[in-house]
Amino acid sequence: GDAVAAGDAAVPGDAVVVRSLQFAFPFSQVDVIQDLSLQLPRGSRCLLTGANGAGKTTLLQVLAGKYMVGQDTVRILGRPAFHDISLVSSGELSYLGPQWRRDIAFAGNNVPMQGDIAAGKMIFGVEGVDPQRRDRLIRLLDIDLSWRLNRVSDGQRRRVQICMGLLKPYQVLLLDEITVDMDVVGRLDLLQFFKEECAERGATIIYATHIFDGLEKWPTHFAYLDNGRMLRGGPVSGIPELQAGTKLLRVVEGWLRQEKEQRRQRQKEQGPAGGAAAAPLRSHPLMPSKHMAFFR
Ligand SMILES: Nc1ncnc2c1ncn2[C@@H]1O[C@H](COP(=O)(O)OP(=O)(O)OP(=O)(O)O)[C@@H](O)[C@H]1O
Repeated sequence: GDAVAAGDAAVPGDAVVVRSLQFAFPFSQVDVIQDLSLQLPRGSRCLLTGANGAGKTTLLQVLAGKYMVGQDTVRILGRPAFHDISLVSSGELSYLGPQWRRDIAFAGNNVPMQGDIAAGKMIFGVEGVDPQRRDRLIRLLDIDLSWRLNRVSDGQRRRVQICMGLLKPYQVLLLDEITVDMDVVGRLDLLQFFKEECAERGATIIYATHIFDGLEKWPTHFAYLDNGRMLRGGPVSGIPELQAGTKLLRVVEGWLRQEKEQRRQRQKEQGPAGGAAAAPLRSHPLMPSKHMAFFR
């Protein structure tokens, strides 16, 4: 199906289905994600945006199965993200972000990522990889196999990390702003590669970013978060501002400014303490909640 809406319209073959997700960090009373639903068919590319602190990283980590949520709340490839450990261990579900190192270890690669190790030794140390895919990634990311990870630039180290993370042909890929320290050509080539992965293999990608350069025609879907809620989401074709040919950056800037202004208004109405009270508290703060999270 190509609809995105929520819950009940979910098609069994959808790659990502989130039904009314409510999420608080363990031992916290504040819901960081509120009543969030999302549905992505296979082959879609979803751009995840929103202000700092809106909940993008949290959402990606929940989707990556790092926190326990209800079995039916978050489904990846039809399976519960937290409970089905094989999603990650098989490489079908892959998360690349600031804490990628631990995740690569999870995927069974078991190769240290720091220190005086040649890039080639690390990349070729991953078993069960299609040599053609590996060569393609090394070329795409312009990696010199003799690089020593403790003696390269941030962007070069990042490229090796991304290569490691993409070696196995994932079905669902969660990207948490991984292109910040890449140069323009490297970033655009990588985005194009992701597009091909979706078109050729039916892979599904969610990409959280604040950088909209070169993303104009990239997303098929959109998820815009504000304060833990998805204010705008769905197929790009259903978002009028994006159809009018306006630059992506301008569209998102408009949304962000609008939300910022509304937040300011709310705070003015609620007085000086309003900011702290603005986030909804649980009704029974001392009782274990059905949303109580456990984490990996
Ligand atoms: N480990 C944690 N424990 C408690 N609260 C947290 C934790 N991590 C993040 N938060 C809170 O959750 C909210 C969402 O944070 P998150 O990192 O998901 O936002 P984001 O949209 O990714 O922001 P950014 O654009 O800055 O990366 C924030 O209010 C943040 O303070």
